[in-house]
Amino acid sequence: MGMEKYNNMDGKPSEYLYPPEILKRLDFDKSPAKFKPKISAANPGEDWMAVRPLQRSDYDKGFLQLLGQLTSVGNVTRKQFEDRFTKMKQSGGYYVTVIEDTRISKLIGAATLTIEQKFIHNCSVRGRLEDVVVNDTYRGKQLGKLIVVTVSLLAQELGCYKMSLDCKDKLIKFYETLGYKMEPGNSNAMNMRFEEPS
Ligand SMILES: CC(=O)SCCNC(=O)CCNC(=O)[C@H](O)C(C)(C)COP(=O)(O)OP(=O)(O)OC[C@H]1O[C@@H](n2cnc3c(N)ncnc32)[C@H](O)[C@@H]1OP(=O)(O)O
Repeated sequence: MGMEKYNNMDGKPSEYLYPPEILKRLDFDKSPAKFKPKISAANPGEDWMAVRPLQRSDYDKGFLQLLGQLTSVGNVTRKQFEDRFTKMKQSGGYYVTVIEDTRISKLIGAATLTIEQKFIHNCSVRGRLEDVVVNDTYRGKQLGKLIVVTVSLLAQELGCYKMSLDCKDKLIKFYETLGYKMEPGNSNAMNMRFEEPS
């Protein structure tokens, strides 16, 4: 995997969370999502847009501020960010994927696929879709669809037998257009809360 480190514009190497080449292989014709105009992770429709794995240097590209539009993030330092990045990479199974506006070096969309190792279904793997967000000034331009379809196809590519998500009622339609289904009798999300998230 010699592609793990690329050079940024400033010449510094920036490390990817997972190999970026996988994203180029994804076949968007496999998704029921309708894109008008047609776009994909390899060709996001604008030459200033890039769909790629999270990089260690993304602390400086507004990644945490973007997540702040989804939920509370807290005051995460660069060291905390990098330590978490290292742990995610070492443990494997974390596919944090982002869209960058390369004109301004800012992240404008993100979604995470996590992979659970299973004994069931012949030692299969299951995917979970987490932390989907598009910067509010870029919404309504298919980027939500683009990032969700990207990580969903990635789950399929990595051999997951299914991909699951939790969402608010108002987003059910959005996810249905991308191939997710409420399964009658089997679509309840339950939580046990131990503490208020900070
Ligand atoms: C698993 C999870 O992480 S759930 C958490 C989801 N994230 C959030 O709620 C954070 C705040 N919201 C957002 O970041 C964005 O609104 C997103 C990610 C939900 C959608 O991003 P967008 O870039 O606006 O989506 P996109 O332009 O691809 O919209 C696709 C379609 O879904 C519809 N849609 C998008 N957001 C919503 C919404 N909140 N409610 C209802 N419909 C919606 C759009 O109208 C569009 O329909 P169309 O194709 O018929 O025109």
